[in-house]
Amino acid sequence: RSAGIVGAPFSKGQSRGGVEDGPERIRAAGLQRGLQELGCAVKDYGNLTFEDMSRDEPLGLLKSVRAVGAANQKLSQAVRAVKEDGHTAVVLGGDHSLAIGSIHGHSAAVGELSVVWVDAHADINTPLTTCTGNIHGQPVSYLLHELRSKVPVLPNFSWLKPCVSAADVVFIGLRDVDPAEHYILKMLGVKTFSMSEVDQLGVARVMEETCDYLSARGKKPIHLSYDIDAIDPSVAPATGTPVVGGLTYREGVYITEHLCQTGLLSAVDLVEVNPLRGQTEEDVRSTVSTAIDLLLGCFGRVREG
Ligand SMILES: N[C@@]1(C(=O)O)CN(C[C@@H]2CCCCN2)C[C@@H]1CCC[B-](O)(O)O
Ligand SMILES: [Mn+2]
Ligand SMILES: [Mn+2]
Ligand SMILES: [Mn+2]
Repeated sequence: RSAGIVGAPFSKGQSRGGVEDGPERIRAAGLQRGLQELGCAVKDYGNLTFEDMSRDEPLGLLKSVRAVGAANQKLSQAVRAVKEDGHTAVVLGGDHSLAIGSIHGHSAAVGELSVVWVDAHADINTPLTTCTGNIHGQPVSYLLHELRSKVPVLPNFSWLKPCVSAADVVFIGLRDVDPAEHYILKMLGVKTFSMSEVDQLGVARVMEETCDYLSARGKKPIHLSYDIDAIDPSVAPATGTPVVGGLTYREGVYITEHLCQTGLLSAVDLVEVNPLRGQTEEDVRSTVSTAIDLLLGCFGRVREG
């Protein structure tokens, strides 16, 4: 295996400062060494730089549209290059709006792909259903063919074309879904495993059903988009929108171990680590350490040694 790391120190998809420090904190805690100890080759492409937008007035409710569009265009090109260099892409966030560019660039390189979205939230609001205007709550709607008519062309987004089919997406960890998002998920028949199903089925069965569901549609490369807020705040508190009742550390790692074993994992985002949202240094350490262990699980680390 080989990993191509891209840092996306981006925060304009939401309104809390600090998430732009995620990439550096994850690197500083030893991601590269951890991957190398697994026998994984690692190329670190560094952090993308995102220029400040002077005028980026809200568009209706939508905040920082131009900044989010420009950043994701850059990220798309970067992820495409990492894939064309033959690596499994590792995108370090930054807020979850960066999944727009990450998945778009991944698809530009590999064509059709499937998406496993691990998150407390569905992030599938459209520009018209969002209640907050934060684009980190909307990335999935920008990527789905079926929602093309619901996403207007926005400034700095003319480069973006939908590239994912709703039937190729699986959500795991949902526990804070807006009414409009719930409607969209039902209308499109998207496969979801909320925390209720995680409790009901257990994580092993959730992963079995996830992989059966995805492989029934052909063995497409898998894009894992992992929002650290999927993990319970008792374990990963340093994040922008924590929600109680999340995945245990063990469940979170099991998900990545299982996806690694498919051999189809082609890109992973690890987003929403926000050091400023920890109340203590231990809060930050625990959150960052969990993020690293999730990523190591993607590259073959198994707890049996
Ligand atoms: N759906 C949301 C949106 O802003 O659109 C609203 N929600 C916060 C809201 C607080 C009050 C109770 C209902 N939830 C956050 C979510 C986005 C999370 C983005 B992610 O990347 O962290 O997943
Ligand atoms: Mn998210
Ligand atoms: Mn979330
Ligand atoms: Mn968040």
